[in-house]
Amino acid sequence: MRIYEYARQNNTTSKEVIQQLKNLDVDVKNHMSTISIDTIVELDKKFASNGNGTKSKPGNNNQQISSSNHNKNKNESGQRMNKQQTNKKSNNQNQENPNKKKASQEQQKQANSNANKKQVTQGQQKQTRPNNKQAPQGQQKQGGNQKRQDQQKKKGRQNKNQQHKRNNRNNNTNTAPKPVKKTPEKITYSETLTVEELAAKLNKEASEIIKKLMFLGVMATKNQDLDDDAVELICDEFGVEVEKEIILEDTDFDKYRDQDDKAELVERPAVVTIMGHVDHGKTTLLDAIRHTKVTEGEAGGITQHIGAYQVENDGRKLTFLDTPGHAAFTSMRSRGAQVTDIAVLVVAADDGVMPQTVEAINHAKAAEVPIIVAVNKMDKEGANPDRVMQELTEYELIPEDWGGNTIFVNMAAFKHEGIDSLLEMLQLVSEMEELKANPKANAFGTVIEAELDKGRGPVATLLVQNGTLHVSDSVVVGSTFGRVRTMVNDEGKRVQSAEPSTPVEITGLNDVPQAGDQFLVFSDEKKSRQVGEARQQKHIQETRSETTKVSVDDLFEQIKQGEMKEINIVIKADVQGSAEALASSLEKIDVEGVKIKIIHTGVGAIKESDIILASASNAIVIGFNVRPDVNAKKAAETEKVDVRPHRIIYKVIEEIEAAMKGMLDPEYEEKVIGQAEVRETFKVSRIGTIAGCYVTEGKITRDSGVRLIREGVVQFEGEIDTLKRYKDDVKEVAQNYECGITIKSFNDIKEGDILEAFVMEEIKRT
Ligand SMILES: Nc1nc2c(ncn2[C@@H]2O[C@H](COP(=O)(O)OP(=O)(O)OP(=O)(O)O)[C@@H](O)[C@H]2O)c(=O)[nH]1
Repeated sequence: MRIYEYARQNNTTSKEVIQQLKNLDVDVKNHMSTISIDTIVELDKKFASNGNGTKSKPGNNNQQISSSNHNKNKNESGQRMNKQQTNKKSNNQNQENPNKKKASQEQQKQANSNANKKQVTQGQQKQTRPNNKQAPQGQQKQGGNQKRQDQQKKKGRQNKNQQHKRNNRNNNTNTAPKPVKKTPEKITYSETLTVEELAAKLNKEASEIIKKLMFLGVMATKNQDLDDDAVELICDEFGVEVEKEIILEDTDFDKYRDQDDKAELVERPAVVTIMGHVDHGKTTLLDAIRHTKVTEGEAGGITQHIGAYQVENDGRKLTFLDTPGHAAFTSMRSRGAQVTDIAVLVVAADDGVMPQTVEAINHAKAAEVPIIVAVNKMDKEGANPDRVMQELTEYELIPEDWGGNTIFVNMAAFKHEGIDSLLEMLQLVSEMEELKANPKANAFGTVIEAELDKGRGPVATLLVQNGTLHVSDSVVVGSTFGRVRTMVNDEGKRVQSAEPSTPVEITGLNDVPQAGDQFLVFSDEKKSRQVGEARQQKHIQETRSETTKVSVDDLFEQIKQGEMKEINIVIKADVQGSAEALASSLEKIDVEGVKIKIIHTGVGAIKESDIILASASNAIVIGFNVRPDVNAKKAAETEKVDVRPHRIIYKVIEEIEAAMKGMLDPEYEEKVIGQAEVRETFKVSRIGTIAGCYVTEGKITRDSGVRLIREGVVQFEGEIDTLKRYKDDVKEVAQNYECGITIKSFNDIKEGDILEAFVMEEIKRT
């Protein structure tokens, strides 16, 4: 469980929880840090004994961590585990630091002290939350004799176990001997256990477990799932050691990441994000910082936009994410990636705190990332830095001069003034963060941005967060994978390796990953491919189950429910001209708030690939004078893609427009009832062309409509004139029978043509 979740459930603030954790000597980084069940039990006690107004809400801790949370937890754990080992700080260090900014350092350090410690183990990531609140309370009743350390727990349990065995023996001497099943010394389980399952594992009756639970204040039935705490408590009661097996999925990076050896950790540059209100000068500042490097760096250092860049200040590096604004920052965080170490909040001195300034503050605070305020546009008339400071006090950003601990730097990014001070301050905060990584590990990090380049294929900017990335490394990136083919740094130079906090642009992936995706290098190429393919498969399944397919019939419903703002359409037509005409007409359809997006147009029969494309992008397929081939038909059925065959442009427009407006006439629907293959043709002067056919599918009826299809393209649509078996007129001819067909006013029938019979059928709507 994460700290903020605990805080929310207990009606308190993350800060308060972090404080309590501090008192408990549990080191955590921030509100996103996960805490173990044991810690939660301790916290519950703390809050209960404090009686400080925070109410533990019984039953509120019920929920088990959702799977998406799991993923997030897991995603973050990698980064956090590094910190776990590295970020223990020595308080003395600050005093020893002769830096002139000592005071500010101390303040900043204090402010961020929570942000540098961490205790997370892989195991804890998968732990479930207590199903009830009583269990921890019950544990309190036991006298709080449970120590945090597993070792001790184990010992305690073993003692109890022995005691329990002794009791058993004593009992046995006093009463008639009964066959008693032996209580195991240890049980293991993975997901959850019901009362009955636990009883079976313990060789007990379910009623015995229920009784124990009652003593602990929990009413349970035998089919009820027990949470980890309850399982632990019950086992403890019986003196049985219990172990929960953590099953990491094969697709989890955590499964393949080694713990870093402390001795191998070295300092790494801080990763900085620039945030602030629109037009306050984020881009100008980023340019100005980059420019510092170009002018001071070696010749030819022309920076190239790869989504992030590094500058060197006093021989030390800083990494800047080159996407100003908090949108990128938040979208990455929402994907579980925390790449930013320090946030620079740009506030224009003449404009002051604006809505996006506040948003940016909130985002940085939520991520517990230290903030440095850059008061920009100081050259402007009307610049009023005091006002900015004043306004920011409302958001707990209080300058050092006023007794706070926030660093403010006045600047004019436009004139490159104040850049050095800002870099110096960033360096200072970075030092205090004691950011470390292990350059010897297999590289791990996050995708900053990615795109499909026409010439080079998928191109991704990766920020290495741990380890060193090398050319030709086998890497899994999000749900894509490959081998690093080329690697280019922020100066556009080819490099062979990239150390922690370095952004590099790589090629060689099999697909385009998403910004915020994490990557991991594998020493074993085979394993890399295996994990990559598994993740790709998982991703496909996840997106499939997430998206409901669009069909023309329920278009209006989906639009109404606000599910669709864009309708994706794939057009296949007999000729390019019709495809284009149809596309442009469809794009002109104007229904409030909803747009048509043609994602693909093509000429020829509807192929399986068209269906797959439509399925992947949740699109409708319109076949204009063309039909789906056999594979496409099958695919459309399995993928549940709506394929709409049409012959007249305005009808298509009408149908889609009507569907969009919810006016789709649902009364009749065309239904193809059968298909016949033309095997021979006979020209009879009085009658015209008779097609000697073989019914390959369904049936052909005398009164059905007929379509002549040649190589997947509809050549003609009309009515059947005569339908004969030998010399007799018949009403219908079934599959696998031969027949003779003539079409009303149409004679251009050739061997190999397909005749498709259809009827208009009333459809029942629900
Ligand atoms: N006078 C003055 N103008 C500045 C300064 N910094 C930026 N500007 C101007 O302010 C305007 C906005 O700057 P940007 O850097 O584009 O601001 P931004 O925050 O990146 O804006 P968005 O990208 O739209 O969010 C531009 O016209 C800059 O030239 C400065 O220090 N002094």
